[in-house]
Amino acid sequence: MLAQATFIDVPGPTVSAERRHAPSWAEARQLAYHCAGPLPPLNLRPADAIGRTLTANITASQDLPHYASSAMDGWAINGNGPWVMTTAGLPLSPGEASVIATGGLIPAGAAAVLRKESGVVVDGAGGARQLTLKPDAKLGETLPGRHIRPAGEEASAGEVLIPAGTLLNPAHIALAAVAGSDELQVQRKPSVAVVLTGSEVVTSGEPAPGQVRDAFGPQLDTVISQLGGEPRGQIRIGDSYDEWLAALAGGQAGSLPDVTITTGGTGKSGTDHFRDAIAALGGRLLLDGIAMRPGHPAVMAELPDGRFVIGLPGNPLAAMMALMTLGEPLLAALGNRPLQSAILMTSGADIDPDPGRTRLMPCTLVHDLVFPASHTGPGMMRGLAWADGYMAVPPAGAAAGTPVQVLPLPWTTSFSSEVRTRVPMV
Ligand SMILES: Nc1nc2c(c(=O)[nH]1)N[C@H]1C(S)=C(S)[C@@H](COP(=O)(O)OP(=O)(O)OC[C@H]3O[C@@H](n4cnc5c(N)ncnc54)[C@H](O)[C@@H]3O)O[C@H]1N2
Ligand code: MOO
Repeated sequence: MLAQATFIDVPGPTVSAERRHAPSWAEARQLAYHCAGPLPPLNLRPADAIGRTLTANITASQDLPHYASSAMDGWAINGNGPWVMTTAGLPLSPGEASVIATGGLIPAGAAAVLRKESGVVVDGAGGARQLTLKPDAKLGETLPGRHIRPAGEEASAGEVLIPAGTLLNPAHIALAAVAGSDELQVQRKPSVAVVLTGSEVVTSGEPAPGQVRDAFGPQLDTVISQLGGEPRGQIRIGDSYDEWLAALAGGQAGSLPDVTITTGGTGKSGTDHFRDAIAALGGRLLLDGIAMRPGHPAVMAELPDGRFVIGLPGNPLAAMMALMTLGEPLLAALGNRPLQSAILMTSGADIDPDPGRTRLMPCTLVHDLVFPASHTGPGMMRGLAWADGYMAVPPAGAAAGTPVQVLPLPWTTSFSSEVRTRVPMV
């Protein structure tokens, strides 16, 4: 038997301390977002920082490039020629030239670089070798600055190359490396461990009556990554209180995760131990139930050391909708990202009222209309598997042709970007 949904007071901008009923879906999202702040940044080697958000500006510590160099293979020259060839790299006096390769340091005194195809070296008087301009050389080949890449051409020392807040792509990383960065300060991603509960859950083969194949283990690490977390491993436990207590205490190998997600056991039967284990560990429930369907038994708690625990109901679709409602905002807050906005779209179907609760319905997009998907019972995955997003239908329902809030799924970002270009966000 499940607990009646209750609300446990948490400081937050949108939730009244007087409220005692289950928070609405919108309040639960706000609460999950505002109960946590950004994790501190960390320093990473450039290659490891791709896909992270930069938290400190990268500035050019010196001019970029930091020395004038040749843009061509040929000769560094001083004057209009002919030139007496001298040793490469040494300062050039008027009338002198020396061999230089592309990227080579322009020697002092050199005013230009003559391309290899524009000159010819011949033996001159007294054994000296002499460089002369070919008759077919292009005009202006010896003008000052020709084929020289000046220092500071790309950036001046002190210039901001990549501002804090940038989501780093591979080219940003190359730019940072070229500018001499050995470490980049980036936003830390929340680490997320998963505790899969239920002695009836099996992980391979066809389940016997009374058993269920695990719907969470195969997908959760990927979804956690898509939500901006770092998967920290999964453990499986049965239905005993001691197993729950040990799992939430975090006695497993490695450092403790920022967030633990449990599956199943949110009810109040003899095998549902979420609340008792949290209490035994000195934690507090931040939220106990949400006025939504499916997923209403979802629970969220904070342990004394600051770790968060999200309890997802065992029914697979209910769990995923609860993960979107609580996990997405919490991981966004810890990762210093904005809360995902819902999009207003036009409902293609009449959806009945369901007083007192928001319905989260996997939906499909047909032209500019959204329709509830089929096969979306709380225990089903079939509807979600083909959905473009999910609708948050208010308790009053939605008539066909009227606006309804829609959110993308973590794996349907193309849906969200396509839609965002066409309709206003709320
Ligand atoms: N008397 C009441 N019973 C129930 C209520 C209620 O209000 N009163 N609510 C129902 C709803 S809604 C949900 S959701 C579930 C929540 O139950 P739990 O979170 O305690 O989850 P379990 O009882 O452990 O499991 C429920 C269901 O999910 C299956 N399950 C569990 N883990 C997995 C997994 N890894 N992969 C696939 N399926 C899984 C489990 O076998 C059960 O069938 O409570 C209802 N009952
Ligand atoms: O809401 Mo349960 O969470 O419907 O399956």
